[in-house]
Amino acid sequence: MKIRTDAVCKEYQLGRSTVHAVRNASITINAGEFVAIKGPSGSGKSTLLHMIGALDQPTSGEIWLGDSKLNDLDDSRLATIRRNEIGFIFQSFNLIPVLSVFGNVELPLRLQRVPAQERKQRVEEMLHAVGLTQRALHKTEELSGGQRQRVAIARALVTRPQVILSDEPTANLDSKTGDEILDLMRRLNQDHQVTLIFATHDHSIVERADRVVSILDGEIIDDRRMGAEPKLMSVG
Ligand SMILES: Nc1ncnc2c1ncn2[C@@H]1O[C@H](COP(=O)(O)OP(=O)(O)OP(=O)(O)O)[C@@H](O)[C@H]1O
Repeated sequence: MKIRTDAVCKEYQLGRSTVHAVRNASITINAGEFVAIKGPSGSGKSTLLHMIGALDQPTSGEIWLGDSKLNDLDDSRLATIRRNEIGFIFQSFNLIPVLSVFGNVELPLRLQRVPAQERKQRVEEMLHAVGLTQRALHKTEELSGGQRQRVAIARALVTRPQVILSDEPTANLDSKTGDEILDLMRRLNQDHQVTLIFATHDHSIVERADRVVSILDGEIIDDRRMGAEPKLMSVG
């Protein structure tokens, strides 16, 4: 699913002063791209990500997810898009402590009213993909940070979303676990053409991304595709 923001601005009113969290951001992200949004703390990464994910509305400008212009949709339609098209992974994981690992990953499928037998099969498949089959019946509070993050990834992917949005997915992980998680997400991105959009400070993410969008003081200051430089033609 193609994502497009057109001259998006987000302003917050703090007393008498206006915070320009995002200024005039125009960006097009193609299906299957892995994009890192990079910038210092307070530069507007999370705000931009939240607007793309239909969690927040821009003050001005347009946001398109595929053929849907988010500005025009009511709350219930936005909720449907969040539930069906987008997987969110946040640094605090947002897992439900009273549920088991299985129960956490199953929850979005329950919300989509997927029948029990299919739920079981899809959850087991996802737990296998993230290497947590042995932990299915554990409570999430019994898991390490890296394992919790893998539960959050499994929960985000089990609905087979077209887009995964993540705010600092590796922030609470040691570098080895962070790298493993990134390799896993990269594989899922390549195998299933899931679009990945990560807000991050992490060099490991920036190195792996297809494209790095740099943001400073709410403004996109650089947008570059990574990978092989175009070959110079040898003449003569
Ligand atoms: N709800 C809000 N009310 C007022 N100001 C806000 C609000 N949310 C964000 N801001 C401000 O908007 C700016 C951008 O914040 P944002 O969280 O998007 O930055 P960020 O790049 O994600 O930072 P970090 O890397 O620290 O998470 C900051 O100046 C922040 O203080």
